[in-house]
Amino acid sequence: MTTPFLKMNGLGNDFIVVDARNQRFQPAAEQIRAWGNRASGVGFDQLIAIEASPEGDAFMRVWNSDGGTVETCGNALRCVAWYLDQDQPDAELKIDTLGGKTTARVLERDTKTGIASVDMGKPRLDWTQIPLSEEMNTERLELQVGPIDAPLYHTPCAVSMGNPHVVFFVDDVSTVDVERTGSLIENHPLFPEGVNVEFAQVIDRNTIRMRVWERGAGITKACGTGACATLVACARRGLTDRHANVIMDGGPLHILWRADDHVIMTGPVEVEFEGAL
Ligand SMILES: N[C@@H](CCC[C@H](N)C(=O)O)C(=O)O
Repeated sequence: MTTPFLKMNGLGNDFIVVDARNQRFQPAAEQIRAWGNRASGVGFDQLIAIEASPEGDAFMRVWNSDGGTVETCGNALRCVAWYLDQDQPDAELKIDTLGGKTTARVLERDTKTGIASVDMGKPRLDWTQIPLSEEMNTERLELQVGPIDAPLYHTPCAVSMGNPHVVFFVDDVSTVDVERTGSLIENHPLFPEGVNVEFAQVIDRNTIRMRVWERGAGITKACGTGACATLVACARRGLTDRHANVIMDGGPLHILWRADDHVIMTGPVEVEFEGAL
C-alpha cells in the first residue's frame, strides 16, 4: 500500500505532509527515521499528518526526524494552512495540535507558494509549563553548560510555545558552535522533555538574527515556534519591542506578541514535490 505525500517547507525547514483525514497513518519510529534519512530516504526535518479534528478544521500531528512525536511545529502550521486553504479559500482555519489550538489564515497564495499567518496562542512562561525539572525564574535561567566563565551560557530565557525552547542571547551568532552547544543543551537535566535551543543576536529593536538547534532534528534552516519563543524572550528582557523580524538561516519570519498575549507568526510556504511512501 502506498501513501501519497506532499513535500513542503517553510523557510527551508522541510516536511513530508500526509493527508490522513481518510486513512490510517501510524508510522513506527524506525520507519520515520528511514524516511527522514537524507542519504537513503526522502529526507525531512519533520513528518506531518493532517488528521480529522472533532472541533477544528484539522488536527496536525508532528514527528521529528528522529522518530519522536512532539507537540507542534510553527513552520508546518503555515504549510498545513496552505493545504487546507485549497478547499476552504480565505477561511480562518482552526488547526489543533498536541501543543494547543491555533488559528491560521492564508494571506497570499500561488500554485506552489504562499504567505500564511498563524495565531500561535499565548506563550507559557511558568517553569512547570516549559517544563523544567526544578523551580526557577524562566526569564533568567541558572543554567551551567561548559566553563563557568563562558558568558554565552549565562542566564538564557525559557519559553514554551506548546513545545519547549531555551533562548541564549549572544553578541555574534556567527561565532556560536550551534551543533556542539545545541546538542549538549537539548538533553540537559534541567529539561526533562528535552528542549529546542535558540541563539539570538539582537540587531535592533525590531530585528533579531537567530540560529537554532531543534530537539530531535538538529540544525534546521528555520523554526517557527523558535522564532516566536525568541521574540518573546527578547521582549521579556527589554531587548526588543513586541514585534520583530526574526532572521534565520532560511530567511525571516515576522513575529508579533500582541497586547492580548497571543503570538502571531507570518511567513512563507513552499511546495517542493509530490510523492508516495
Ligand atoms: N520546526 C518546528 C519545530 C518542530 C518540533 C521541534 N523540533 C520540537 O521537538 O519541539 C517549528 O517550525 O516550530
